[in-house]
Amino acid sequence: MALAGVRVLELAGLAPAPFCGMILADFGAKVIRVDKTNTTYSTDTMARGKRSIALNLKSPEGVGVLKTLCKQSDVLIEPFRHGVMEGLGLGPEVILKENPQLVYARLTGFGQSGKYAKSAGHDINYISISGLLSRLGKNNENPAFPLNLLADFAGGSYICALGIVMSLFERTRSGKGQVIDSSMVEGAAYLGSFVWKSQSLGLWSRPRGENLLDGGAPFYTTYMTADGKYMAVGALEPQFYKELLKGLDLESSDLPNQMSFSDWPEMKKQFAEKFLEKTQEQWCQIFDGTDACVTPVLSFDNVTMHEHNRQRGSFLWDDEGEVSPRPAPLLSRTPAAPSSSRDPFIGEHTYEVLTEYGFNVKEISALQSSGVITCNNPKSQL
Ligand SMILES: CCCCCCCCCCCC[C@H](C)C(=O)SCCNC(=O)CCNC(=O)[C@H](O)C(C)(C)COP(=O)(O)OP(=O)(O)OC[C@H]1O[C@@H](n2cnc3c(N)ncnc32)[C@H](O)[C@@H]1OP(=O)(O)O
Repeated sequence: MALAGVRVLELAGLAPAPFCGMILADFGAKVIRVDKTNTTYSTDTMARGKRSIALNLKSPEGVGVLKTLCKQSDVLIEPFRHGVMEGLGLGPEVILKENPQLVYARLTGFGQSGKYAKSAGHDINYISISGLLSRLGKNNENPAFPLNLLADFAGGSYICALGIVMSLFERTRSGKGQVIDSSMVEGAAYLGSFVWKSQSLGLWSRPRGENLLDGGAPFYTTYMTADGKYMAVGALEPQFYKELLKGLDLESSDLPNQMSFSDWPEMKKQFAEKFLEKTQEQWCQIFDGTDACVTPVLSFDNVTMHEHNRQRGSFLWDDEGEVSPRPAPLLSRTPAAPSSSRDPFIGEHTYEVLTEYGFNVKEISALQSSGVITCNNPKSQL
């Protein structure tokens, strides 16, 4: 796998850092999640392929253990607000002095500086500060947010993973690690570069929800079908729009010009009435195999059964029967090979990992009896 041999320490956090760690693990990195000792239940639902050690970082010995692990690792991912790592004596100046080759990834909402650096927040706050939230949603309604996907995972996990991979690549030339200040506000804003840079084309000159790509256009939106399901329509280019009209059995001569903004609301009503005439399945029969850019809006219940997804094997099942998306992208020689085993229990691998990193039995039992680490026996949890 592409990241085979890369050793990653992921300090346990909420959603973004876990997904970042899971991406690295899916592509072959050895990821160790560092959990607190006083918790038994992990909220990390993206622990695929990771091992867990439970370590009390509030004790000097725990800090010492993490330093030892950092000395032998390639990447550290920390998900706390600015100042927490410094407070623990684990800031980048300290850690990189001991291992100058380490890639020290700081995955936060607001970044390491600025007015909000020490403030709590979540995805919705980060996309609001990025400006993106103001562009999402329907006209005359409050801004709508796409779950917690934009900042947490796209602008957070993915951008941070990219930073890590770029730093590892650069390290092959310089031999040096570096600090990654991965702010979800900036990650999300950066993802929005198209929106920023296409303003000159007039793509966003109308109020929210009235533009070409924000649900304003009748040929770039969703429609309900006769059976209460939905179709997604993305027929932007004139030749694809023509195919859409053909499938809907509408004549372009009976409709205003495709790009007549002022007529869009009326055209939408006409299209909506048409889509209500048939079921989702019937529309698929009409549009599949055409260039009309019309596809069914699939629910999680039927997405894995869709022919296209089945043909590509786009979803996978783990040993416990849980389904999830296959890691993307597909690499031709070194594709991801995600683990199909169950997620680790907190502290399940403490003993194994510490042994691997050079601690002897005596040292491990001393750490355990003083409460610096906990070693959980999985058998007792099954
Ligand atoms: C009913 C609700 C149930 C909830 C279940 C959860 C289910 C999952 C839901 C996922 C929702 C996802 C939502 C939408 C998101 O947007 S997640 C993104 C959140 N934001 C970030 O990750 C950005 C960076 N992080 C942060 O800003 C903050 O960590 C936070 C998210 C606001 C949380 O703040 P807070 O809990 O006060 O933590 P922090 O200030 O970061 O400090 C962490 C404290 O924990 C300590 N700690 C850490 N590891 C260890 C350890 N191994 N041993 C001992 N202590 C440990 C740190 O030392 C620090 O302690 P202290 O400085 O507070 O004393």
